[in-house]
This record gives sequence, C-alpha cells and structure tokens, in this order.
Amino acid sequence: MNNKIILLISGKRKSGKDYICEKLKSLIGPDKCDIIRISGPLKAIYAADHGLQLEELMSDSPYKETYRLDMIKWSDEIRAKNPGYFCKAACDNAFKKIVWIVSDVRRKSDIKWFKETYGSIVRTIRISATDDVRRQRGLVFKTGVDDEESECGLDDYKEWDHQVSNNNEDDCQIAINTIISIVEKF
Ligand SMILES: Nc1ncnc2c1ncn2[C@@H]1O[C@H](COP(=O)(O)OP(=O)(O)OP(=O)(O)O)[C@@H](O)[C@H]1O
Repeated sequence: MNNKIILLISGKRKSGKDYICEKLKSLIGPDKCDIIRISGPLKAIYAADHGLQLEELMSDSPYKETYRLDMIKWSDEIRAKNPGYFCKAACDNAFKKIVWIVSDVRRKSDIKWFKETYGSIVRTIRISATDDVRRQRGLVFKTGVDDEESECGLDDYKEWDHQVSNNNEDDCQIAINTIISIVEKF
C-alpha cells in the first residue's frame, strides 16, 4: 500500500502534537493511518549504542531527561554527516499506510528530506499554543533543550502549508477539522 499523503507535524513542546496526532489517527482509522516518530529509531539506535533500556528511554521517566541532552548532541553529530539519516530510518521501519503522520518534525532538514523523497504528497502543519497554555500542560523551560535547534529549528520557518492553534478544546476541534479536510482532498 503506497502513501497517498504524508503530514509533517511540527510544534513547540507541549503544543499538543501527540494529542492531535492520536485523535487524527483514530478518526482516519488505524487501518489507513499510522503515526511515525523520527525520534523512534533515533532512540532505539542511541539505546543500542549506549547499552540502555529502550523502554525507559521511550517513557516519560526522569531517566529519559537524563539522556535527552546527550542524545541531542549524539544525533546532531550523525545528522551533520547525513541530514536525512533518522527520517529515512523512521520511514523504513514504518508500516505501509495510506496516511502517515510524522509527529515530531523539528528541523528544516527534516522537511527538506521528506519533500525531496516524497514530493507533492507531503503537507507541512505547524501547531501552536501560547506559552501560558504550554506551561499549564507541564512545560518547564530547560536550557540546552528549549533553546536548541531541536526545539527552535522551525520557529522561523515561513512555508507551512497550514498553521493551527491548540490552546483549548475548541481550537483543537478546528485544527482536527482542518487537517481531516486536507486528507480528504487527496
Ligand atoms: N486541546 C487539548 N485539550 C486538553 N489537553 C490537551 C490538549 N492538547 C494537549 N493537551 C494535553 O497537554 C499535554 C501535552 O500534550 P502533548 O504531549 O500532545 O504535547 P507535545 O507537543 O506532543 O509535547 P512534547 O513535544 O513535549 O512531547 C498532554 O497531557 C495532553 O493531553
């Protein structure tokens, strides 16, 4: 089954990327749609390289935070040599579905790789929420995370196909409707 559309989702921490992506997947249907995380194989490769437990790295445990900074540095070194390395690994490992939702697009090089690889079926979507709302959802600013490329690399990107807000349930519903109508056009 070939992809008909690939949605690249970007947003700051706690903007609600996972929340919206999970809703989209259940509305479109898991038989037609899957969520891809570029950080999925990244964490698996990092864990294997460093003798760590992948399950703990993937969960929301304090353990994950301990390695977050080092993982960013390590992956930046790999990306410097091959910018699409982790994007390709994520796609290679993904189930073939009509709709792929890539839920953690963080860099201009991620968008470039997807557009070069998949062309016109790629749509870019930026989700935003105010700083207050993000803090209410548990965001605590971390130097070395929130001021790094992995978090800020797309702040000045201007070519989003669609931009949606997710400050509350009403916003979320509008965002979902907007994205579903994009998918239905394909
Ligand atoms: N529209 C919404 N209504 C209610 N709760 C929401 C909404 N959007 C997100 N949340 C909640 O806010 C928290 C953060 O959302 P989520 O994990 O989806 O953000 P994220 O952008 O994926 O964050 P991170 O980049 O840190 O993984 C979660 O607890 C989620 O349930």
